[in-house]
Amino acid sequence: MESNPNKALTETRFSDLKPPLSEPVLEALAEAGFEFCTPVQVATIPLLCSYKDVAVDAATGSGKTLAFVVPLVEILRRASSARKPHQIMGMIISPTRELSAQIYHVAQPFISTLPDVKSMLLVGGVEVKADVKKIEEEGANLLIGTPGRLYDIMERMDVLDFRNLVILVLDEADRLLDMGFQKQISYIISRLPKLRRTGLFSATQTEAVEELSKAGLRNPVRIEVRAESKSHHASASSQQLASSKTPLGLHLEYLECESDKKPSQLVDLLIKNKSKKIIIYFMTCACVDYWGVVLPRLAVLKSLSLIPLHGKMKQTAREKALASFTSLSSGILLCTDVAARGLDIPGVDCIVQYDPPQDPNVFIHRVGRTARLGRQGSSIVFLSPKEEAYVEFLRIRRVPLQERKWSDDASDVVPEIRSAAKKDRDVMEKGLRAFVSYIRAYKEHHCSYIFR
Ligand SMILES: Nc1ncnc2c1ncn2[C@@H]1O[C@H](COP(=O)(O)OP(=O)(O)OP(=O)(O)O)[C@@H](O)[C@H]1O
Repeated sequence: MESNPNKALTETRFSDLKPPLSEPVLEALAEAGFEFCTPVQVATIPLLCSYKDVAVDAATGSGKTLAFVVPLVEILRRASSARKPHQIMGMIISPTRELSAQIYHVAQPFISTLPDVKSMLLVGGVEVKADVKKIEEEGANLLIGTPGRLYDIMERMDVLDFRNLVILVLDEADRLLDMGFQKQISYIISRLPKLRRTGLFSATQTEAVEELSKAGLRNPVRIEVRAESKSHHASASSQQLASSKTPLGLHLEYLECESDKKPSQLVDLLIKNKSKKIIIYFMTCACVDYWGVVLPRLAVLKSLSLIPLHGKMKQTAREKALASFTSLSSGILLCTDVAARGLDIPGVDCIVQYDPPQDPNVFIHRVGRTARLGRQGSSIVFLSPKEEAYVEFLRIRRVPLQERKWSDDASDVVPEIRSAAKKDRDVMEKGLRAFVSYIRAYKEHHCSYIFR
């Protein structure tokens, strides 16, 4: 039998799984080019399909989405009787609009194998009344969305019947909680039947997730799949704890850098990586706006595509930004943590963290936008000398950071950055706003950036 060359995959085919997957699902998998399972899929799909609750902790880019979409579709297929238009059979909750939309699209080919199941994407940024009208007119059996909008819809629409719901999936569970959605999640769970399957997925576990898993899951099987150091064979009981919190193909670096030197080091890095596809994370929306104006003004970066994305942009602009960046083979996304989680953007080579995140879990999710499913990628975080403890902190959490050499060429671009930033009032104001929002963020988090 021919074995697969991709180290991120196991030797187990989807068609080998027990209990067996249905023909239409196997066909949809084959059509999409998925033949071998990833370790998290081998571990999770049979359990959910055998009606076990699961709490899954697996590295970024390890294929968690299919690990819940496939069993969800199988469970819906087996759930009895003709569906009524407003009978909700399943729900998938994720923290951001972009991630919910991505899950919705990944799920479509599988859901369409269930002719009588209507799925609906429910996220903020569009009029809630429009969603209500659409559900009233078209009906819905599977809801995929963000907690705020799902909560809103559940409160407004008595017509929705949750009594027959068979499966609930909580994706990026820790983020759902630390974005302050606890109330909405509790409300949603309280409206669902207790006799259901629940899957809780994340690349990072926290105490709050533990609490949620106690409240929302029944005797869950815990699945922890980490990047392995030697063998890529994952056994069927692949609940192994292996070496790294981050994917194997990911090279992690930090650059020690005073704040006033960060702009020139950033520009130097971009000049030297012009053909790459890069995501740069900033701490605030205002900073993204500022750099979104300044960087394109630099003659040295003229040929590059630079795309800003943050949560204060209009929803349509957010969607457009993500779609443009996705379609590029090289270019730069300037963003906040709105794009830190779950997004599966093809071909990202490098992650730059201009500002380190407060929360070490966010670090893992940000760098996880590259080196997905066995591919290579690199990442760099700028740290001030005062933030040295950050490195040790991450090492303890099995995230090995290497020091990167300082670039002396960077000083050449300083005058150009200065003049680009001083060119007109608009840019100066954006810069000022960015500065003020930095200070505010610092105060709000009482921070030094160093993890508490
Ligand atoms: N069995 C498979 N064979 C080939 N490719 C796969 C398989 N499973 C998933 N993939 C691909 O791997 C990529 C990563 O999958 P996915 O987005 O589900 O990762 P994830 O574990 O949810 O990551 P994150 O923690 O960042 O959300 C996707 O592009 C997906 O299409």
